[in-house]
Amino acid sequence: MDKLVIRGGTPLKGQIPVSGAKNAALPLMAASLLTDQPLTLTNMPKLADIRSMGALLDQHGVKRSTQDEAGGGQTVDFHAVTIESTTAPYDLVRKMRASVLVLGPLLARCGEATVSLPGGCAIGNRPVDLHLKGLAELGAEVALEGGYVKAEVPSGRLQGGRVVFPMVSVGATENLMMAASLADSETVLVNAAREPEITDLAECLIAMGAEIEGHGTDTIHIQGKDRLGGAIHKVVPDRIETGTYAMAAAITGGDVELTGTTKGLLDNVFEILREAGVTIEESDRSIRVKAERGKLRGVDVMTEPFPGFPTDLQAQFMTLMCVARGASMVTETIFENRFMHVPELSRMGANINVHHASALIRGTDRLIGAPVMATDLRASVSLVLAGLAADGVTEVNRIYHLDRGYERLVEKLSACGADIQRVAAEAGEELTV
Ligand SMILES: CC(=O)N[C@H]1[C@@H](OP(=O)(O)OP(=O)(O)OC[C@H]2O[C@@H](n3ccc(=O)[nH]c3=O)[C@H](O)[C@@H]2O)O[C@H](CO)[C@@H](O)[C@@H]1O
Ligand SMILES: C=C(OP(=O)(O)O)C(=O)O
Repeated sequence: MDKLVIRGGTPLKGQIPVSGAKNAALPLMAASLLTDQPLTLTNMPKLADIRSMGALLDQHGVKRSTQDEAGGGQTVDFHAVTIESTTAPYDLVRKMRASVLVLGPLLARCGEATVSLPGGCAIGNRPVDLHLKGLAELGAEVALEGGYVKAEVPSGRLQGGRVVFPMVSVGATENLMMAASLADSETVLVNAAREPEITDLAECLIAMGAEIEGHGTDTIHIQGKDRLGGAIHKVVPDRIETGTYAMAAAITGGDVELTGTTKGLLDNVFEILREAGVTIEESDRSIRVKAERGKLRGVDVMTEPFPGFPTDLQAQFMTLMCVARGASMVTETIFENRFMHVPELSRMGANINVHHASALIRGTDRLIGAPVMATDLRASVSLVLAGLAADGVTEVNRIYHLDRGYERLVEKLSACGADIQRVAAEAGEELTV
């Protein structure tokens, strides 16, 4: 298994291009199942999760062709002329939870779908009950058999309805929005998620001929259509990658310009970073992030659905707080097990106490390099940030998690002066830390 070897202490300086958002690209790919016309997605990130979703769509019968783009991303054409299989098998679904997003589109287009339950994952239990309940409210009959969701529409077509989500779910909002786009009559989603990735999906569906209003607010109205057509759509920039590199610049006392990203995606996060002593200048072209080592201040944060502080930046922010002056409290409200970076950060000299859903961090002057291991995507990148700031050498193991969500991570950080290398397991074994 590959690992990253980081010699910390160098302030990051330079430009980092931000890729298209994984969490927007995955539902957009699932939307290709809604039409027999081609859907072209540009600014697609090159990531393991995108390949996993591609493999799932392949077996549903979606034809794909890919061209590289100048900036490093890719343009992918998806064409689902006929749906060859309405089953999403366990072997493909278990690799990535977002696979469950094929359920709504398959059911809406074919009147039936059999999708493996994704199972729990490192950050929490993550049930899909809200997806299933919402689809049932649109007329689907849903049963669980042998680890699979078996759903069908007895009348042949989903009926519009009013779906009130008891809690905010990004994935359930996306599944329902796609399904409702082909339903008979109007659907209203109440207490819907407001994430920019929802807005991006809604805009793509509208370009495909869907009638949607209210996306970006907590009430979305969808007027179902008999059919949707093709479209060309550019994937929104990755706000989590943007925030991650902003914090990488801050923790190293660097000065980095983030390009290819958009103003306004991270208002809440930037407000908190400014409070912590980070300088952020947003222009129409780019976002510049500067900080001075030793000048960061502790700030409390609680994760919340958008526009609140994103859970996907919680681990990175906690790492930043490890080297801030004073204490800070980080509270995780979205996932029940998203503090797995804590013991690893502690191995690097961080002072963190966890009590239920809150972590109390007392800032220290410096972190010290160590071999570390993480069990999910954002925990892994938080350890990379710690390694960039630490004295000495940090080895980050199990980096396949990073390949799920960070395109060309080593290349992007190295271009800003970071001493970071990806080492194949055998070669790495002789490195001593
Ligand atoms: C591919 C993708 O976009 N992933 C993101 C998406 O995940 P995902 O769409 O899975 O996250 P949700 O917004 O659905 O989950 C939010 C909370 O609701 C719970 N829940 C969700 C659905 C359900 O049917 N029942 C239920 O109880 C979850 O366990 C969790 O506690 O949003 C999360 C919250 O911003 C992010 O961390 C993930 O990076
Ligand atoms: C939790 C994440 O992704 P997923 O929902 O695909 O597991 C993430 O992107 O941080």
